[in-house]
Amino acid sequence: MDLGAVTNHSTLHAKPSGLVLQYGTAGFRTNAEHLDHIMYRMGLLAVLRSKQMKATIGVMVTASHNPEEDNGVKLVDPLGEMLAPSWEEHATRLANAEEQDLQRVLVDISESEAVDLQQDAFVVIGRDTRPSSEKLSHSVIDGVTVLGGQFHDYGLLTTPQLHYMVYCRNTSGRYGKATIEGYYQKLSKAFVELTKQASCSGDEYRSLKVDCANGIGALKLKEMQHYFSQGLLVQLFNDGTKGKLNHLCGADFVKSHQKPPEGMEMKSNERCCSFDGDADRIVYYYLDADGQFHLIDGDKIAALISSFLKDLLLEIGESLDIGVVQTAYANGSSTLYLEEVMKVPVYCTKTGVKHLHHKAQEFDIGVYFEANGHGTALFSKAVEVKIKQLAKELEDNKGKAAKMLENIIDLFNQAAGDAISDMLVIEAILALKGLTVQQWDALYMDLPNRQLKVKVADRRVISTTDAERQVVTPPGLQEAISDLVKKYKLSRAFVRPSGTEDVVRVYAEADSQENADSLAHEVSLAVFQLAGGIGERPTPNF
Ligand SMILES: CC(=O)N[C@H]1[C@@H](OP(=O)(O)O)O[C@H](CO)[C@@H](O)[C@@H]1O
Ligand SMILES: [Mg+2]
Repeated sequence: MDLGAVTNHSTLHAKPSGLVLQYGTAGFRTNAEHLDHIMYRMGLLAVLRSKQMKATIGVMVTASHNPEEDNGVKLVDPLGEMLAPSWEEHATRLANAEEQDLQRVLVDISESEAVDLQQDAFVVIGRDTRPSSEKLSHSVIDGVTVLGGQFHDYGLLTTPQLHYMVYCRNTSGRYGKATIEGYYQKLSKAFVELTKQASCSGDEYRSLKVDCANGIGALKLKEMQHYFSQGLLVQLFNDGTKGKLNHLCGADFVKSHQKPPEGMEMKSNERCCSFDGDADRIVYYYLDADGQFHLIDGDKIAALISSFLKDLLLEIGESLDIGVVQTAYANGSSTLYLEEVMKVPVYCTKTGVKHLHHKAQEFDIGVYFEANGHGTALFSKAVEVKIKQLAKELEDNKGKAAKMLENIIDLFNQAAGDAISDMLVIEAILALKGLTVQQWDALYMDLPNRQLKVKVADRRVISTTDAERQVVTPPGLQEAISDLVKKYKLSRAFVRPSGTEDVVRVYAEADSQENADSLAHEVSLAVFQLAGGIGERPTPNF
């Protein structure tokens, strides 16, 4: 490995002076103009990680739901999961090293992680549709090749497709073929099999409107739709031909503004959904007969999926251990419904899919979703083998249920939350159960809630515990929040520093929208006063 070349080459990818970035909840993210050196360095780091793990590592160039001018990068570990936390620290250190220190930092990382430098390295790269992504992905490739790593550039991919490719490559193709056709075929085959079993295949279940956030999801759905068109017709909006990425559309916009995206023609009671900019999140919604908007978020998706899986297991006669994993942002009604009505255990982790994914791996079947629509279901290897066996052995209704489960397992992306895969799972379940979007929505009523952001001088002054539901520092803030919460009914509130934006996030829910709004505003003021707010004091106008 020629470390000298690293420094010579790094001058081509100069670090802007004074810029300090951190590997956050979803890698590095900032304005695309400041990211060239980060991409190069993440190429270098991916090679070290690949050598250490003796496996293929993924690098995805995307900034998901951020504005089009931003970009970002994250590394994908061998089984398609997010990068291990100790390597996130290496990533931050490498990203912020001065050019003359790069070699030393690389040597330090290699030594502390016992990286065998003689080992081969292989890195796969994917990128979203941002104008800056292509050039930035070439900088990643520069980093990979300067350390002698081999690579495959998949070009345009959704984030979960890159996770899938990494997983396939590191499981010798047992999970699926590591090609875009392999992905389309695996998912579509499972979906078409499932929908064939649906007795109600009326038109209502066959068509869906999809807002693609003007992002990569549109390209990939266009390529894929003929593979599954037997079971579902999709009508694409915000497909990137006119609008700007994530601008007034996409899953993040719909979830946070609780209103329909621009550019979508909605008729009452039609099922619609939105992807985010890199197609790893999905939310559903519809307009009722009075034209009122109803959002069906990640929590209700988790409820639909876990109730379907539970029913199938009951039919097959297998008692497997199902767990649902949420974050503090999960609506209180969803947690109550899952625990009290469905009788499934619910666990809360810190924000960020790596935490949810990790927890979900503890169960035979782990369903995890963030309220914003990022999630999937994980099945243990033993369960997968058992269900395949039962699908062959069992007959009649039990056999049918086992085959459904076998196909559902294939339909879920086991590496990461995936808008396309989740969309097909949801569509299959609705068709199989004969549920309309309104019936699905009626599983439970969301508690009114409000999310706000507060700007502070240094958001790191806020530290939390209990899966981010309680503040530890600064002193007095938790007491203030607890006192405010007591003023309202069915209320809950918490604050945490964001891992992707320079803000403190505030969440509140209560018995009415007015009360949720007031509580969120009062908590924002407490944060502003006790955690060093900057700029204007929060106002109650949202
Ligand atoms: C409240 C919220 O939606 N937070 C999002 C957001 O994280 P923050 O750490 O809250 O900025 O971006 C993450 C990455 O996309 C996503 O996993 C998470 O759910
Ligand atoms: Mg995303």
